[in-house]
Amino acid sequence: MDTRFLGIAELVEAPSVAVVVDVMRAFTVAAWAFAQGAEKIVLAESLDEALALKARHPNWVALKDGPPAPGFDTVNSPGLLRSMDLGGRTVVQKTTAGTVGALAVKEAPLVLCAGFVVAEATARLLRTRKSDSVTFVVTGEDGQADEDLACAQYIARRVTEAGTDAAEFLRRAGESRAAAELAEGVRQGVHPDDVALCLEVDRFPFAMVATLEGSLMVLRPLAVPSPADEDPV
Ligand SMILES: O=C(O)[C@H](CS(=O)(=O)O)OP(=O)(O)O
Ligand SMILES: [Mg+2]
Repeated sequence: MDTRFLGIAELVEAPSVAVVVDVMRAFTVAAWAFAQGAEKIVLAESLDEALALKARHPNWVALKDGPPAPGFDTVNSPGLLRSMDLGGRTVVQKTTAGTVGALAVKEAPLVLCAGFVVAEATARLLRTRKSDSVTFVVTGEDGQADEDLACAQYIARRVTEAGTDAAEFLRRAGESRAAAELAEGVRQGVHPDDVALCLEVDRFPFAMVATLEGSLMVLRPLAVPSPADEDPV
């Protein structure tokens, strides 16, 4: 498999397969939203679009990064989201890095959004699709965020080497600037468990696929059965 690791600004054309990585915290949050029952997540282009969607659909759950803000229901924190019942709800998410990265590759035929919590399911989906060429979008810090790069490299390795040890990749993510900022209270809208929740490998058994539905980019979970789950032939 031919792999490229690019920051958002380095994307010049739509890749055939894009894996958009935001460990801290957009796609850890997205995975928790699905675990809490959300049906789908609309990735908003801007705060104004998120608020307009919320105004049009008052039962949708609007979520942004940073501090709580008028019009939004919650913030971009897995620790806060895990106690919410999102059964059947649509979430609208707007963050600084993750949602921007996904929207930057919206023309790609296959867009997966990922963090450590869905690493194996994401790798398995890439394996199943026999993808020759995969572009990993490292969303944080102009492509330099080590938590995102480490996760992207881990998923890429795991596509071909199922037994890859996560320890070194998790160490890098745990020592990243984002982890420090979350732990030190530099970032806002944070729960004390956020960093630990972002570093849980394979917490969830689904991958997350983003597709254009009309004018909106919509993220949905996709169960990816492991070979052990499949019926013997
Ligand atoms: O919520 C986050 O952790 C970040 C916000 S920022 O980078 O600290 O401004 O957003 P994300 O898009 O999830 O990286
Ligand atoms: Mg991030």
